[in-house]
Amino acid sequence: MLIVADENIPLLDSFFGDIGEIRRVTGRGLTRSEVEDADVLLVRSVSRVNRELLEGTRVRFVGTATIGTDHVDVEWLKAQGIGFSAAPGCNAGSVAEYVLAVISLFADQRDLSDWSTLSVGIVGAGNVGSELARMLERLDFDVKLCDPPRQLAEPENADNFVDLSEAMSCDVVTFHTPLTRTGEHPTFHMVSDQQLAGLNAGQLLINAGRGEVVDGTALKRRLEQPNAPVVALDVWESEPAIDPDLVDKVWLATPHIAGYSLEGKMQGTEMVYKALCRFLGLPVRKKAGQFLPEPALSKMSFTRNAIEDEALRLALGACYDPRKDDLRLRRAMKESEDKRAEAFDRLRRDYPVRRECSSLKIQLKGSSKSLQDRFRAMGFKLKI
Ligand SMILES: NC(=O)C1=CN([C@@H]2O[C@H](COP(=O)(O)OP(=O)(O)OC[C@H]3O[C@@H](n4cnc5c(N)ncnc54)[C@H](O)[C@@H]3O)[C@@H](O)[C@H]2O)C=CC1
Ligand SMILES: O=C(O)C(=O)[C@H](O)COP(=O)(O)O
Repeated sequence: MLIVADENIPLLDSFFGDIGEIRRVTGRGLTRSEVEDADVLLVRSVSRVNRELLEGTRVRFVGTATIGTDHVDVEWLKAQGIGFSAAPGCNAGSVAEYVLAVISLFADQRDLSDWSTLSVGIVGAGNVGSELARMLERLDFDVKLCDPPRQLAEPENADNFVDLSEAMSCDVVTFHTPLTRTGEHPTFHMVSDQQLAGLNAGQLLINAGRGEVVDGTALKRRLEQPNAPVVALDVWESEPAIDPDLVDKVWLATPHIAGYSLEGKMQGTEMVYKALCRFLGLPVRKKAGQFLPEPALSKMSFTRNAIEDEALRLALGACYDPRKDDLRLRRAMKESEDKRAEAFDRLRRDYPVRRECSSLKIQLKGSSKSLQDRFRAMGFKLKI
């Protein structure tokens, strides 16, 4: 069996080595000739998987080691009887930690000693949005959820949701929707001139869903006007050829890596491996956990003199500091125009190992129950 796989999927040999022969390919710009003789195709978000790529090939199963599926023509695969699986929720924890880290930096910028005084509107309350809401609520933030499809599907919970304008009136509004262009609630350019006009300089706008959810041209216009919001973008229109002027104008610019914790990426591979085993009728013998290496930083210790909010945010910052990714992207944007897209992809391909809060053991001496709960809410392991 031939498995054609994106070289950026971690642990290909460990998970798939005994299922078939693996041929590694560059995901971006994947061609028909590269997949023609494959039985299984494993991709990430940068490969367009559709009729043009697969018609007439041997491919019987497609797996994407990502949450998003907008790069795959799922309906066409279904109509052809080709098996398909994504990795729903695989890196939800990673994206939630990215958002927390961005909020923490925003609180620093505002000189807020208590970050939980910020209200947070979450647009898209699926795996990522719900995970983020769970963390924020346990950290005592006031959270508002906007998710019209869920609101309609769950009338019994309708009161738990707000509309887009209410979510966008929060101190922080963060987007976690899929990219959709049709249906009742399309997300393509759902943030455009009108929504941006309502934001002010005291607010933070985050997009960690898909770039096209925010109209980049409208955002650039808004950022040139007075009283503009603070903006953190992880995702961009037209990746990898993103707009360097927009990078220049936003506060935090990262190269679509919110979901790039090692845990998140490995879980993505594991989920696709399990789906392939089910498809082929093979037993599932491997788990991501067995391949997770020891983290570089394994312990942090706080004494009874630690200031609670500072301790939490210090530990979070030790696991992930988005400013490093921001710096790398800004440097990449300085390359000549014909090299920028390549540089964007290089940052993603060569992304340094980033571990989630769950990899860090926190020792707390003489701490309050509420501090312990808040560390746990962020996924840290505690030693008391
Ligand atoms: N920046 C990054 O590295 C990553 C980005 N993503 C993106 O985040 C998206 C969300 O991920 P999950 O939460 O796991 O997906 P999910 O499918 O579990 O949840 C998406 C939610 O968005 C809601 N939604 C759809 N249209 C909406 C609209 N017009 N307004 C408000 N809500 C709407 C859906 O009802 C659903 O509850 C993915 O589709 C992917 O595009 C995912 C992982 C990493
Ligand atoms: O899971 C998703 O959806 C994502 O956005 C991924 O984190 C994107 O990673 P790549 O597939 O582009 O490596």
